[in-house]
Parts: sequence; C-alpha cells; structure tokens
Amino acid sequence: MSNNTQSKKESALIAENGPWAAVGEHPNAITNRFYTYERVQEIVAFIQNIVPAKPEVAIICGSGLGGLAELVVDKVVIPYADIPNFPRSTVAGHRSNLVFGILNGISVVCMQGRFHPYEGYTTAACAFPVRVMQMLGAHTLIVTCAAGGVNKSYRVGDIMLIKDHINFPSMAGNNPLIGHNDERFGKKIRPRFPPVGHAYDRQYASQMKQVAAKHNIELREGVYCALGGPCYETIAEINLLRVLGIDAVGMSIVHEVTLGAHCGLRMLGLALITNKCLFEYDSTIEAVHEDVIRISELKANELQQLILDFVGGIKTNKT
Ligand SMILES: O=P(O)(O)O[C@H]1O[C@H](CO)[C@@H](O)[C@H]1O
Ligand SMILES: Nc1nc2[nH]cnc2c(=O)[nH]1
Repeated sequence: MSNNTQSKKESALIAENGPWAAVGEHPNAITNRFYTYERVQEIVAFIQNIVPAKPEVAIICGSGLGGLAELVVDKVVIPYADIPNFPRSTVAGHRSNLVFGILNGISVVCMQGRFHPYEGYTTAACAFPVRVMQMLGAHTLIVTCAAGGVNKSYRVGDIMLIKDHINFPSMAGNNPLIGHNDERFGKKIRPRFPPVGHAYDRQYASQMKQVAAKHNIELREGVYCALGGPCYETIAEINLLRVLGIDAVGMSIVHEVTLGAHCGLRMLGLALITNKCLFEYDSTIEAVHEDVIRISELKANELQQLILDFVGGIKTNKT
C-alpha cells in the first residue's frame, strides 16, 4: 500500500471517529485528528469559492501588527467566524480576518490575528492555518510578532530578524506535529522527522538585511524563544534565557514555523521588541500587554515598510 493510500485511509478513519475517539492520547494528537487533510481541504475549498486567486506569500500578523493587512489592495476579507471549523483570535491586538489581495505587486494572504496556546488551543490548532495557506498556493511564509527583549543591548522598538528559535513547548513534548503524520501535506512527501535547522531561509534573511539597509533601519538579528504564557517571565526565567543565548521571548511563531517546515515553505521571521525584559529585583517596571500593543502600533510603519519592500523583491526575483 502506498504511503498516500495509507494516509487517506487513516485520515478517513480519524474524520469518522472524531476527536472524542482519541481520549487518553496527547492533546495535540487529538487536534491533529480534528484538522485532518480532508478537513483542511474543505476549508481551502470554502475559501477558494470566495477568492479564486492563489496567494503566493502568507503573512501572519503579530500583536498590534495587523495594520500590515490594511496595505493590501484589491482586498477580500474573510472573517474567521465565517470559515467552517476555523478558530477565533481571543486576544486584544489580534483581529480575526483572513485578508487576501495584492501587496506591492504580489498576491498575498494575511492572517490578521493568530492563535496562541495560552488561549486554550493546542499548538496544532494554533498552527493549522499554515497548512491552509500552503494548500491555497503560498510558497513563502512571513511570521511577525511582538516580543520581549532579553538581550540587554536591545531597545524598545528594535526590529529583530529571527535567525533561529528555541521551541520550549516542543522540547517539553508539545510539538504541533505530534500525532498522525499525514504525508499529503506539502508538495513533496513530508517526513515523520522534519529537519528545522534551516527553517528560516538564509537567502530571505540576507534579502531582508539589504532591504533594511536601503531604508536605513537598524535590524537586529537573533534567537527567538517561545514560552507557553500567558504569564510574562519571572526575573529568574529571564536570567536563565539570557544564559541560553536567547535574544527575544514571546508566546508564538515556533509552532507555525514547525508546520511551515513540514510542508516545505520558505520562511522569514521578524520580531518587534515591544518591551525590555526584567533582569533585576529592584526594577519597578513590569511588561503589560497594553504597552506591547501601543509600541507595536507605534513602530508598525517601519516593520510594514520592510515587509512591503521584501515582498516586492520576491516579485522581482521571479521575473
Ligand atoms: O506573538 P504575538 O502574537 O505577536 O504576541 C505577543 O504578545 C502577547 C503578549 O503581550 C503574546 O501573545 C506574545 O506572543
Ligand atoms: N513571553 C513574552 N511575550 C512577550 N510578548 C511581548 N513581550 C513579551 C514578553 O516580555 N514576554
């Protein structure tokens, strides 16, 4: 039996039995059972009925960064609430829309609002839209986020190109790929053990550096780490992260990039440093989400400029 036929059979069984049939399994295994290949296909078909054009680039907008989607022209907006089986964003600073259209000459889909594990979604549910966007036609994924600056030299408002990440939830056994490995996701056969050592595309990273230099925008480059949240970090945790060589901390991105790697997307990540993390016990400042959104919105223009130009470069490379 070919891998494909086996995947189809397993997926049909899973769809038939539903998530309740998986009681006792890892929670992400249950969610993988819910967002089967067929269910993702149904969502894709629903969207294609509304937007026949294929997006080439998928963009996930972080906290307070949804304004990027406003720059899209010839826009078609699909609220998550209208899409069967699509989750909703429940966090301030995240709208709940898929925005399709043209950004600097290239066909894009923007997630105006993402899902985080602390909202009660498993990492697999948080990340499954990546598969939807890939199946719609995207070959590139740009992830953006707000993050706390762990690196002592970082300033509020800095933009960090994500060189690599540390996926703490995954290291603790919470990876969105846990459960059935449906090899039909992605263009090629997708492995049980996908490599993520070069998840962030090196050519894209160097193109982004050139774009930043052109605009005279200082770009940091560093390692992002995701924790489960929703608490911000203790002082001891931040000091631990620093010892580990982490530059910025957040509660997103890593599960999205994991599914992106699994289905063969080229990826670029940008983190906006919205606050400096606490290092000292006599410090009186604490991170607050309202400040995170305020800083994101304040600095959104620069980030948008970088992405706009970068996306234009993808178009140029193609011609
Ligand atoms: O990563 P994004 O979605 O930008 O949001 C970041 O900001 C929120 C905390 O203020 C957390 O959700 C964290 O992950
Ligand atoms: N975990 C975490 N996420 C953030 N998102 C924005 N700032 C922060 C922060 O300081 N810590």
